[in-house]
This record gives sequence, C-alpha cells and structure tokens, in this order.
Amino acid sequence: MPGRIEDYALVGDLLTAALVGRDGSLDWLCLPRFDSSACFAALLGDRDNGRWLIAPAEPDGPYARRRYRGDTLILDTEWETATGQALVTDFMPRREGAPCVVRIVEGLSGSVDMQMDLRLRFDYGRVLPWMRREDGALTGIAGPESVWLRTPVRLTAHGKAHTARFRVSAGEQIPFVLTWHPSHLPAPDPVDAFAALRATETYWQEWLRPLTYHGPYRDAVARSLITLKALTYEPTGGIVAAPTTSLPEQIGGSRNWDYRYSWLRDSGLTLEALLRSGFTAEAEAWRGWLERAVAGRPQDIQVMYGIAGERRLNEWEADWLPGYEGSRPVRVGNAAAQQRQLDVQGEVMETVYLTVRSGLRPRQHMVSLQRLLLDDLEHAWTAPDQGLWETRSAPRHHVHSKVMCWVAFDRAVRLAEEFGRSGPVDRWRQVSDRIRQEVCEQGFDPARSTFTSAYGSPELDAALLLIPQTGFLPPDDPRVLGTVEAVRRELAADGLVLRYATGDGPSPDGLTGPEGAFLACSFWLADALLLIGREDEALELFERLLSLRNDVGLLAEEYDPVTGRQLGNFPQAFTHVPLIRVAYELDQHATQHRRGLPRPGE
Ligand SMILES: OC[C@H]1O[C@H](O[C@H]2O[C@H](CO)[C@@H](O)[C@H](O)[C@H]2O)[C@H](O)[C@@H](O)[C@@H]1O
Repeated sequence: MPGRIEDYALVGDLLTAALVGRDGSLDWLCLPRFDSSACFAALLGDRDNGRWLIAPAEPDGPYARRRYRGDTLILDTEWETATGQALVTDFMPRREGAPCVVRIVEGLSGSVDMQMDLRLRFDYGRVLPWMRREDGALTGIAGPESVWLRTPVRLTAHGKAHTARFRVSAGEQIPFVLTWHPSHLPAPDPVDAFAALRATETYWQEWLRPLTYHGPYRDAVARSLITLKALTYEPTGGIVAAPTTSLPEQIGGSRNWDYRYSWLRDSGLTLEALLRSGFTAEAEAWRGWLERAVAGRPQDIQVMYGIAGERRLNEWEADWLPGYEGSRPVRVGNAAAQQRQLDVQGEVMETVYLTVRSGLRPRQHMVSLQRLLLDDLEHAWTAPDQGLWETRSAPRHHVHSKVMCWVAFDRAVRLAEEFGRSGPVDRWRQVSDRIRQEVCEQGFDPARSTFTSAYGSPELDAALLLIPQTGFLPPDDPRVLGTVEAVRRELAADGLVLRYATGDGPSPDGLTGPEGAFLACSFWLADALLLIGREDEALELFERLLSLRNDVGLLAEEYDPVTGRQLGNFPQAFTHVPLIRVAYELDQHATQHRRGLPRPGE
C-alpha cells in the first residue's frame, strides 16, 4: 500500500525524478526520462509493482524526520529508534553517464538495525527482470533495460525481492547506488556515492544563487523554484507538469491523468515564475524548446508536447496496475494533446512579452512564429474550445479562453509599442477590442454580476479569477469585483476554491463525482484579492495555503479539505507557480506600503 500523496518527497537529476515515502520506500521512478516506463511503480499499486525500501528494521514504525539539505534536492531522512539514530540521504546526481539514484545510510548515534527490500519491475510494474550478480553488482535485466545495484551490504534473494539486514553504528556510512543502463551495453561505470553527494550539493546551492526574492516567504519560494527546476528536462528545456501519472483527483475515482508532458500553458507560467525570480538561463532553454516543438504550420500547434517536442502522446491504460488506493484507470499518454484550447496562444504571447521585457534577445524564428500564430488566431478565436480544464465534453465558448485570446493580441500590440516590434498593430488592436466587446456582452451575467464559465452558461469557472491579472479589465471594475465575489461564494470549499462545481450529474469535464479544491485556483483567489485591495484576506488565504504543504514544502494539484489529504499529480508545477507569484506580489505590496505609496483600492 503506498503512502498518502503528501508522504512523498521528490529527488531528481533534471531528466527524471523519483518519489520517496516517509517510510523510506522509493515508490516511483521512470528511467531514463520523466516519460519513460517506471521501474518502480508501487505508487500506483503495491510493493509488488516495484519499490526500493531502506529503513530501520524495527517493526513498530520508528519515528522519521525529513528535510531537504539546505537549498538542494538532497533528501535527509533522520530515523529515531530505540537503539540509536540513523540518517538516510537520498539523491540523484546530475547525469554524467548512466542515470542513478544514490542512498547513503549513516549512523548518527548508537546503532540501528536496518533493512533493505528491492523489488525491481520494468514496464510500470509488469515485467519481472532476471536478477543476477555481475561485476560486483546485483543486476536486473529484461528487454532493453538493465538496472545495477552496487553496495557493500550482502543482499539475499527472497521470493521476488532482494533483501538485506544490516547494522549501522555511529560514524559509519553505507552507500547504495542504483544505476539504469541500456541492457545491450557493457556494465555502467561505478559511481562514487560520496563524491556525487558533494557535487550534487554544490550544484543546487549554486543554482539558487540568482534568486531575487528576499521576503518573509523565502523558504517556500526557494523550495518551489527548486521543484520547478527539478521538473525541467535539461537536455531540451521542456518542462513537465508533474513527474507522475494517475495520482487521483478523487480517491477511488477515474480522474487520473498523465502529467509527464510539457503543456504550453503550464510551462509558459513556469517560465514566468523562473524569470521573475532571476533565472534567465531556463527561459532561454524553454524558448528554444518552444521554437522546435511548434515548428510547422500554426494551425497544427498543440496544447502539449513530449519533453523533446514529440507530438504523439497516445493515451492508453495500464490495466494490470490497481491504481493509487484503487483509483483506476492508470493512464499513460494524454489524449488532451489533440484538443483545441484557445488560451494557449495567449499564454505563449505573454511569456514572449515577459522574456523580451526581461532583456532576453529576440530571436528571428520566434518573431516569425508570433506573426503566424496571430494570423491564425485572428480567425480561430471565434471557435468554441475545450478550455484550460481540458474538458472531454462538447466544446464551448469558454470565457477564460477568449480572455486569453485578447491577451495574445494585447501583448503583440505592447511588443510593438514598447519594443519597436513590427506588425499590423491597428488590426491587432481592432481584434482585441472585438474580443473584449464580445466577452463582455456574451460572457457576462448582469443579473448575478459575474462573468461565467462559457457564453450563455450559468456555471462559474475559477479561471475567471485570472481576469484582473491579465489587464483585460482594471481590477476595480465592478464586473471584476462581482466575479471575484461570485467565485468565492459559489465555488468555495472550506475557504479554498473548486475549479468548477461538480454536482450530481456529469461535470463540465464530462466525468462524474467530486474532486478536491484546486490549489492553483486557490492561489489565484489570493492574487485577485490582493489586486482588488483586500490584502488582509489575501494574506490569510496565502498562509493557509502554505500550511497545506507537506513536511518538505511540496504541493499536489488538489487538496481535500474534508480528509485533509493532498490529491492529484505530485508535485505539480501549476500549483507551485502561483505560490511564487503571490509571495512576490505580497512583498511588493508591503514595500509600497512602507514607502507610503497608495495600494490598489486605496
Ligand atoms: O481534469 C481534466 C483534465 O485534467 C488534466 O489537465 C489538468 O492538468 C493540466 C496539466 O497541469 C493543466 O494544464 C490543465 O489545465 C488541467 O485541467 C489532464 O491532463 C487532462 O487530460 C484532463 O482532461
């Protein structure tokens, strides 16, 4: 049985990532890339779907305290037992050769009896590899994959597992290094665990150096940024939405999706957060990724791609996996890749605008791409779409999508006016005016004084909270104020926010059953409250949201206020991005206040 979602911590090497539970079990790891098949998939089933446990042997659950080592992605789990204390340090070194996971067991005081239990399963828990000893290592081989475990500890075959019992005494350090390698190649070179630890620590400390945030939420911001960096596939600059698939939005439900891909929306927003925080190298790399991914006809632009820009993300079900706490199906691939979601162009144009504003040099390809994208959008914006929630029901005229179409043209106009970019500025201005007029006429319900989810629909959508951020209308416009109030009233979940109402029948996403409060939307509410001058409420909500992070600062997509559990894929970029934004905005407001400048609403 896997742990609760919030029981997991992330380690990664910028090409893939693993989840390690509070119990010391590594329950999720896809190798060699984020979107490869998993060789440990206990997270979506049980230990026989693959896991790697290192923990005290003491039967009655000894106490564990975890933290990341400073500003790094190195996880320290400190175990307190009746006989002594032991530390397990987990990390993935930056990749020089074969990818590997290093786990070092260190005795801190007394002596502790430890256990190791390795159940290697390739192909998402389905393939039991042949295990043998070779070259001083335990190897597991099946098809194209091989895994090599090197450790001084004696391992014993035990059913379908390899196990060990060993004692660690104060001052002793015992390494375990697990390396993945294509099976047709000779043995991978051994890795010096201790040298790798020093290099990994230095890398992360150096990486965070440019951070521009120095406010009261520095640790939360730093951890979110490290997490976003860990979700970036270094060779291409592509960013995954989360490193997992099919962690459920409702325990036992079917809203289980594969997030190991690069959405233009999620990665554009991630880039904005990185840029604002001082990380321009990642912005350059993503711009390169974007240019390559979308190259081709503008009408063929997809909402999401593989991390190297792959277009076919065919969705299928791993029917042999029981799913997280029985939440089925487990999906691999994502059919949303074929959807029309018209907000995406707006998010891309916003990111381009912000990169230019940050001083990154314009690239010719990018300029041509924007022109083509806008030419296409001039006609496409009038069509219905699936919206940012990627509904699998009939397309509708989603208000948020139209607002983001307005953003696309507005940012094009700003690029021309503020940075001398050429283009049919008058025509773009006309289109953006037309969009605004239509949205205000057809997407606004004057009786309830709120924008609605889609033209003519009575439903609400928490994405409408983003309107004041975009500049579509000023924050103090009564239509904006009415919308913030209505969303707060009608989509509330114990002070947090649902993305849309899930009633008794099918929801707007075409599926039935409830889901948790959507954490990104809850951060958007804090942001909107701040923009409309309700700073105290914004602060209160922000701090409540921070309190939902797990012990190592990570957040999933959703939260269930009834059970107090995190839900959905984990950790999710979409959640950590607005956390960073609101922390910056609160700090900016506080600075303005100190300087005696008027704040919004004053
Ligand atoms: O719930 C329906 C949809 O859920 C997923 O999409 C969500 O995650 C995306 C990645 O973070 C985000 O961009 C999107 O706005 C969210 O709705 C899933 O990928 C979809 O296939 C699914 O229909």
